[in-house]
This record gives sequence, structure tokens and C-alpha cells, in this order.
Amino acid sequence: MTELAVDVRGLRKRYGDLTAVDGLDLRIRPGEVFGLLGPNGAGKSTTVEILQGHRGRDGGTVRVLGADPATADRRWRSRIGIVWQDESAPAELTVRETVEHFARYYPKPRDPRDVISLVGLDEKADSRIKELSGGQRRRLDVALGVIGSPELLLLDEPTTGFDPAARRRFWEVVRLLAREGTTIVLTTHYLEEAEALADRLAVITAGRIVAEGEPAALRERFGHEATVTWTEPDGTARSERTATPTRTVAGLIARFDGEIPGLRVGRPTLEDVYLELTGQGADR
Ligand SMILES: Nc1ncnc2c1ncn2[C@@H]1O[C@H](COP(=O)(O)OP(=O)(O)OP(=O)(O)O)[C@@H](O)[C@H]1O
Repeated sequence: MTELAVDVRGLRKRYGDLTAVDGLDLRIRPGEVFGLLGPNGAGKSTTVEILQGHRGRDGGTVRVLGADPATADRRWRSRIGIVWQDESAPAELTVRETVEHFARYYPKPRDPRDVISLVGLDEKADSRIKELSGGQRRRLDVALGVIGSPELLLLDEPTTGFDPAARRRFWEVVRLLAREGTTIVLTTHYLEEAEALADRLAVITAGRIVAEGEPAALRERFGHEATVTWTEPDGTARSERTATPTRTVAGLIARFDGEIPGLRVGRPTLEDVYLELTGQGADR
């Protein structure tokens, strides 16, 4: 059996009295794109930082590419791609200089020109970093995350601050890397992003996984009920949540003479499922 790219069991992390990660299990296969979804403060960044080896843990076992990130060496580090959220790149250097500079840290870097193109920064290659917009800056961060041809790419909210076109473009980058066999773990607040990219995803709240699976399977498993809405003859809008919408509609047909005003039958979106799982759903 191939070794898992990420194998986390019973992970725990506390900050003082606050339990940020509360017994988390994650098994991610090589080549998978795995999404971690959850509301603010769920423990996503903490988990990713532990996988990167940048944060300690209070309990559990963690194996990333076969090593414990807490004690892994430099060689292990060169196999992991990280997209930093801070402003660590030197502001006076140009995009090209920065990418070339980072390429030298890795044994098997990609061609800096290809990487600059990949993230759509060709036109800004000779601009200084301090002259970039927020979204362009973020694309440079992504470029620095992939320059070393990582086997595993860890992305914490990679598209925050991207305009819609840049987000689509970034999705293409992720898909391309995935096709090349890179394992990718990404956290995101965007359901559509998780659905567009992830082979599997885990929904996490309060440091625990509340659901895990393929996006379509999650929708199927947790969102099997449909919502039937219609308008009563007196003008009142009605809505019923049911696992048997056909029966509900049949009942309405029997009750109404002719067309049922305002009839609509809807299946929950992944967003509905997510909001419900994370306790943010509106009562319906
Ligand atoms: N360095 C820290 N010291 C103390 N508490 C922290 C620290 N980092 C995170 N926390 C707390 O741990 C919890 C989990 O935070 P974390 O950043 O992992 O969540 P997240 O799911 O990434 O949230 P977001 O979506 O807002 O980025 C939060 O309640 C947060 O306030």
C-alpha cells in the first residue's frame, strides 16, 4: 500500500485555556486535493501550521510525507510547498529576482519564468514587490510556494483577496499541479472553491471534523432532503422540508385545482449542507 501523504491521528492543540484542535484525524493520499473548510476560528490554520512544522502540538501523531513535521529536516522541508500569508519577501526586489532567489533554495526548482507565467505575473515580472497590488502580491506568494516543485503543497486560504478572474486562474494552477501529481491541502472559506477543486473535503468546527468526504457525496449524505415551496390560495408562502418531495407535490396536486402557485422543488447546495453542519444554517 502506498504511504499516505498526510496521516494525522488524534491531533490536539491548546492555546492556554482554548482548545483550538480537539482530536483531529486526517488521512490524505498522495495526489489528492484535500479541502479543509470551516468557519473563522475552527482550527484550520492551526492544523495547517502543524502540518508545515511551524507550530507544536499538545497531542496526537502527525506524519507528513513520512516524517513528523516537528522534527523533520531540511530535506523534508524542500519537498513541501508553503504559501505564506505574511509579507516576508523583500519589498525592493522585483518579482523575477524574488522568484529566482527562492529557486536557489531547492534541489529541483521549476523554471522561474514558467512559474511567473503560471501565476499570471508576466507583465509584472520586472516590477518591485512594493509596487504590486494585494492580489498580485498573493500570486507571488503562490509562485514562491510552487517554485521548489513540492510533492505536497499546503495552502492556507490561498485566494483571499483575489478578484474573480484571478481566482479562476488560480484554480487552473491548482488543477495543473494536481494533474502533475502534487498532493494539495487547502483551507478555504469559499464553498465553490472547495467544490471546484477538492477531491475530498473535511468540514471542521471547534477543532473537530464534523463531516468528511467527496463534495458530491457530502451533499448527498447530509443534504438528501428537498425543500418544496408553494403559495396557498390566500397568498401565504409555504415551504416544507421533506425526504419525499414527490409525495408532497402529489398531495398539493390533489389539493389544488390546476397549477400550484409558486411551486418550487429545490435540493440543498453544498453551501446549505455546510451552513447546517457548522451550525450557521437558517432555520427552514
Ligand atoms: N497564536 C495563538 N494564540 C492564541 N490563540 C490562538 C492563536 N492562534 C489561533 N488561536 C485561536 O485558536 C482558534 C483556532 O484558530 P485558527 O486560526 O486555527 O482558526 P481558522 O479555522 O484558521 O480560522 P480563520 O478561518 O479565521 O482563519 C481560534 O479561536 C483562535 O483565536
